[in-house]
Amino acid sequence: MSDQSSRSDSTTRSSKPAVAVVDAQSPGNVGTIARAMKNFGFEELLLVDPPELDPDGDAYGFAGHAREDVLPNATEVTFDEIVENYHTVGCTAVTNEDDRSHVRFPFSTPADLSDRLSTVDGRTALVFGRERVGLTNEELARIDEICSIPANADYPVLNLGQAATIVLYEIRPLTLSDEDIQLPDVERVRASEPTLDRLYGQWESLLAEINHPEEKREKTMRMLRRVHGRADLTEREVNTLLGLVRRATERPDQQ
Ligand SMILES: C[S@@+](CC[C@H](N)C(=O)[O-])C[C@H]1O[C@@H](n2cnc3c(N)ncnc32)[C@H](O)[C@@H]1O
Repeated sequence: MSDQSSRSDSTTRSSKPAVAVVDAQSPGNVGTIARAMKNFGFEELLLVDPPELDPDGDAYGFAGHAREDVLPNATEVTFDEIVENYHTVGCTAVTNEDDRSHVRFPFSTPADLSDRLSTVDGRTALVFGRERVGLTNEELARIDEICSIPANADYPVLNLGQAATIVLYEIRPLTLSDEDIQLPDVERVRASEPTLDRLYGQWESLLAEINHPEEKREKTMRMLRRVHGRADLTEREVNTLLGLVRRATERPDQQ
């Protein structure tokens, strides 16, 4: 781990938001956050008063592949350096007891953050607090904006590592493109209309074959279309259903 003053030019680092963790007590939480950062494309980890990060301990144990880069490249900084050098987003639970003039107001949800942060000029840091007491009111008062994960009002306080994972997941559009994520293109495998029409035709044949009452057929067909429409079936699924309905339509002596 390096300290910020030893970096020759910290301003040339990635424009992706940095993640700052203030005075974490549990090395495992630091490792969990490093891992989530790698999962969602974040690189710059800033640690204020970090715990001992033993290469054989929980931080590296929990970090997964982030043990190769995010965690060893983490920078030790002071809280002052963060507020001086970054647009800061303080992540904190908001409780019913906080009145609206409290330092936790106004706040945005992680889902709202990514659009707005994309327009911020300069570097941004998401700031997470201590396991036991979070960020102090004095620290929150020095932070530019607040982000809170909506959760059960009876118990809105998440574990530090889990809170960071949720925030980073929600704002991943800032760090990952669709190409980076590389999920299969769902559009391409969705069943085509002609295939679905063949299935509907086969359902009509089955209704006739089982002598489903004429006056009910139109309504039954509409219901089947709705069910299939909501199911968002793939080409392969429709073809399998088509085969089954066709077999059911054929009389035993034709099979
Ligand atoms: C275990 S919590 C701290 C609990 C502390 N009693 C408090 O109320 O802040 C550790 C850190 O996780 C993050 N966190 C926990 N719940 C959160 C929530 N609902 N929204 C945003 N961040 C949260 C905050 O950064 C918090 O400082």
